[in-house]
Amino acid sequence: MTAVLEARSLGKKFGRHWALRDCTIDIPAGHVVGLVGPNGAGKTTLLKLACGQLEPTTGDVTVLGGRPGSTPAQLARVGFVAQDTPLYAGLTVAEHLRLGARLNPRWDAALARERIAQVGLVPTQRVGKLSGGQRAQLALTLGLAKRPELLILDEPVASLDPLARREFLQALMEATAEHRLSVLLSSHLVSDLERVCDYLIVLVDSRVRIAGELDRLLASHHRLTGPRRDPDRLPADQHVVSARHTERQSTYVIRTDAPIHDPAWTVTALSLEDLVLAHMDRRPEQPRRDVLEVRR
Ligand SMILES: Nc1ncnc2c1ncn2[C@@H]1O[C@H](COP(=O)(O)OP(=O)(O)OP(=O)(O)O)[C@@H](O)[C@H]1O
Repeated sequence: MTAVLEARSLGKKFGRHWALRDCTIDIPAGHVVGLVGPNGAGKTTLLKLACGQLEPTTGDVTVLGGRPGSTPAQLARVGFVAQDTPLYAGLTVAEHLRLGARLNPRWDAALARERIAQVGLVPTQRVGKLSGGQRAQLALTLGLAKRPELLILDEPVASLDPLARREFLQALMEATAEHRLSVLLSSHLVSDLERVCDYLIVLVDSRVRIAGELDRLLASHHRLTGPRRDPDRLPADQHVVSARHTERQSTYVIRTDAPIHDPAWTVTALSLEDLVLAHMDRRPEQPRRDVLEVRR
């Protein structure tokens, strides 16, 4: 399957500060990709590089086989809903839909109309008078009705109420199944991501910490709990993601593809939230391997 996004040593510097660095990823088509990480980790920067709103400082990025934003055809294939949902305050909801129809060759007018009615937006209402959540709903409708091959969403559901969030995520999943849409979305709401994502990218301190199919990542991460043990005494193929010790007990989150035979450990599976939090822990690395230690 072709990649929707390929980044090679991609980096972006603002002044002297790297917002994103050494980012090398291949995202296969047909996935709903969750992009997570702490505030300021570089998520928006990566999304803006992917849709051509920013130029890389280093490396390159290819989206659907082309340079982001390079041609009208390329622009038509990628939808982007920015975090601040930029819309025209003086235009009505209906005028936004007409604009969408004029600007987008693959525009799905029926989908746009139906969705507007479904989320309770009034076509004659001026956008400047909508609530933050209603504006987000309109922006998301414009993104879906464009019928892109890749839809990039920067924190799309943050301002939606819980029911609207669930409804939107459901619509996203249906669109991916029916229209071969790929989705790349950033969110801090890990429980929402758990519902829709099948591919995960964790960014920490401007770098990709992990990226891959969610099932595989969950299958290769484990929590080990048992008598206190230093990381030096773990097998070399168990990569420590995070560690927590009390006087008598150690709890590790490790990544390994090998079976864990040591009877001293109680081994448990991780939820998506556990996995994300273990990788987001930014405490200084320990000398041996990739240890992030939390002492109590
Ligand atoms: N236009 C800009 N000029 C200068 N610095 C910027 C600019 N845009 C982003 N940055 C910096 O780059 C870093 C990454 O920002 P980015 O917006 O990509 O983070 P993020 O992961 O999306 O954060 P959040 O979760 O808070 O939205 C931050 O330190 C930010 O201050």
